[in-house]
Amino acid sequence: MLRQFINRLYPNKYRRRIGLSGLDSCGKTTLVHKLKHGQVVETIPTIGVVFTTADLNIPCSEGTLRCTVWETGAPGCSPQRSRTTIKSVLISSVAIIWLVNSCDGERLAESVEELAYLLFSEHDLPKGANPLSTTTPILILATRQDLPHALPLSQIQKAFTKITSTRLAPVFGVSLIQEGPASGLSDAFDWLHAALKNAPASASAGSSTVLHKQTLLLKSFSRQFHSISLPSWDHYVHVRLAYVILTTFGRQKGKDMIFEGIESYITQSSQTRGRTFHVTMTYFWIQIVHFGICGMPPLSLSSDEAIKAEENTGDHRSLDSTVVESSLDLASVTSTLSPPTPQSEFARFLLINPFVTQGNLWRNFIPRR
Ligand SMILES: Nc1nc2c(ncn2[C@@H]2O[C@H](COP(=O)(O)OP(=O)(O)OP(=O)(O)O)[C@@H](O)[C@H]2O)c(=O)[nH]1
Ligand SMILES: [Mg+2]
Repeated sequence: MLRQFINRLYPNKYRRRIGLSGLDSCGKTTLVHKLKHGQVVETIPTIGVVFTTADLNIPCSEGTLRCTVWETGAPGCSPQRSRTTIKSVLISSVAIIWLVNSCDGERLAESVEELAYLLFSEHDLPKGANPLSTTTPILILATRQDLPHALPLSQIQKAFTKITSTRLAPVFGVSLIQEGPASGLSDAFDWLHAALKNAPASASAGSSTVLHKQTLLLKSFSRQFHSISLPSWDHYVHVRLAYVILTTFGRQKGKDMIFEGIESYITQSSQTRGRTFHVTMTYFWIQIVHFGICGMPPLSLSSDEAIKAEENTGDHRSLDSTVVESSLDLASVTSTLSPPTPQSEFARFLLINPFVTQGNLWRNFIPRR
């Protein structure tokens, strides 16, 4: 309420600065026009302009992303002075949107290099400025996915992985000339909205408060599973269950525990009446969650935080090696689940692996006739 009132009086008070950049002709100006006016306009190359700003209200599934976008000129083409200025603005943004032209395979490596310059080079930082925080979300949009000669998204993702593996930086394929869901923009901005909402928590994921909160949540989740009283039995719950078991017990042991646990929950719970246990589907999701966990970048902890984490995790190692060896009964094991380490924060897992939230992901793996 108060926020709405302040928004009316000072429309720019809660706007966050988001940097928008990429090589020339990747669609920067087109994107800003589309987000601001909802339509595609003819653009001319932006030459010699260091920044253009636009206040945007981007609708997302869970609210509106209110921001001021700072669109840069193509950084690689700017003289060094403007390149440094561009960098100083980008590194102080709350998030960065990086555009890459999917049809320009020859310059893909250049785009990756330019983003790496932004992320890693420290020699030309303005006095007193810090490098870009590792928790700043970076949304990479591969534009022109509507065109037949566009590179496959997987190839673009692979090219960026080597510099983004330790960050929140997924690549979304988009088409800026298409409308609605076909453009791919709503998924991308839903992710960015969620990432910004969760960023403070992820940034301080090592702090004992956040750890404590996670511990409570996880314990109550395990208890509900044990007593067949989860609030719902949906895709989200399945993914979370798989995540909790696999991060605690590893794939080998965790896999059998998930199979047994889900099957037994389905036979006992009234929520699952009419449902049957599906071996292939369960196996598919175990693999997907497992790959997501394997690709999680490590979170570095200060020594203080590491000690706290150690204290909170209690006898995590003994649980891993003894309890599970003697029993594969998921219900009893989850009731004794130790608190998660900061690395196992579920929200962070979802942000880094947004594809796990798509319940119909399996359809992509059915061979086309
Ligand atoms: N088909 C298709 N065309 C696109 C897409 N994105 C951008 N374009 C076209 O690409 C051209 C360049 O887009 P701009 O928005 O001017 O690119 P820019 O990054 O601002 O380029 P500079 O100002 O030169 O740095 C325009 O003709 C756009 O219509 C897309 O997703 N699909
Ligand atoms: Mg432009």
